[in-house]
Amino acid sequence: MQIVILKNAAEVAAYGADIFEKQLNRKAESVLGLATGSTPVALYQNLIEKNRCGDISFKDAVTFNLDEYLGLEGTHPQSYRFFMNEQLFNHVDINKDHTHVPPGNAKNPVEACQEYEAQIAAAGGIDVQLLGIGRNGHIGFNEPSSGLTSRTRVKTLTKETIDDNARFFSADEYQPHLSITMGIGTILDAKKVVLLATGENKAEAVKATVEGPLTASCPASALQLHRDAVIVIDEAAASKLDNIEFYKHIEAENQKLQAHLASL
Ligand SMILES: N[C@@H]1[C@@H](O)[C@H](O)[C@@H](COP(=O)(O)O)O[C@@H]1O
Repeated sequence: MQIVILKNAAEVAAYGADIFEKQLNRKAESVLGLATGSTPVALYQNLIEKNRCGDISFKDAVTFNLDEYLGLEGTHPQSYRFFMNEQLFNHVDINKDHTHVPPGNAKNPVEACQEYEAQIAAAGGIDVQLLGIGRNGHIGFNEPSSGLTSRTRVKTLTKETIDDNARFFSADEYQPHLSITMGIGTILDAKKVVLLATGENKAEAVKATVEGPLTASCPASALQLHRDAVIVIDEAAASKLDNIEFYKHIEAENQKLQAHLASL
């Protein structure tokens, strides 16, 4: 894992956005794996700005979102489809027909999961997958105990996740307890994975992801198996790590190596 520790959430968003900028400029028809939650919002704002300035284009890009609430239509304001339209798709030059979010309104959710996997495969697999992380270490909606090789499927949310996400729903509004989510195996198949985490309330989950054992109890720890996983965190989210100085040292050396390679 590459561990990048930055000063604050704004730097984390900018660093993450640069990875997507490089990817799109290297391959216009990139297949991007996208995420919801509050953490990626600032990264999406960076991408909107880069698109507005002409630094990047989504014209030929294809996207797949990690997850969706089961039981919500894409027009529901708390659905992840609605979120993606509002936070990114409506503001960039992407073809909406090329954007995919698991169908929360699927009549047959089991078949819909298989179909989603088939669509990812038909697109050639995901080039870069963006991830946030739950306080319990979940990625997508892969809650603790999720199989480390799992594929897209229906998952039941933990009480902790439901409570954490309750802030987005009004008191009298139905909040789903089920989701469709890419599996951990689906995520690990992406060529590159970028996990963003900011704030002290993610410090415990980041510690378990980076320095804990590989375990289904912390689904994000599965990224230890990935050959190109980048964990981009701010000082607050890094605060419980044992080896902060070492990670900073590695990253400084990594930057030097990249500069050298670029000069060749
Ligand atoms: N399914 C999403 C996750 O993909 C996201 O990582 C998590 C953390 O969200 P936030 O970034 O708001 O802390 O929330 C939800 O549960």
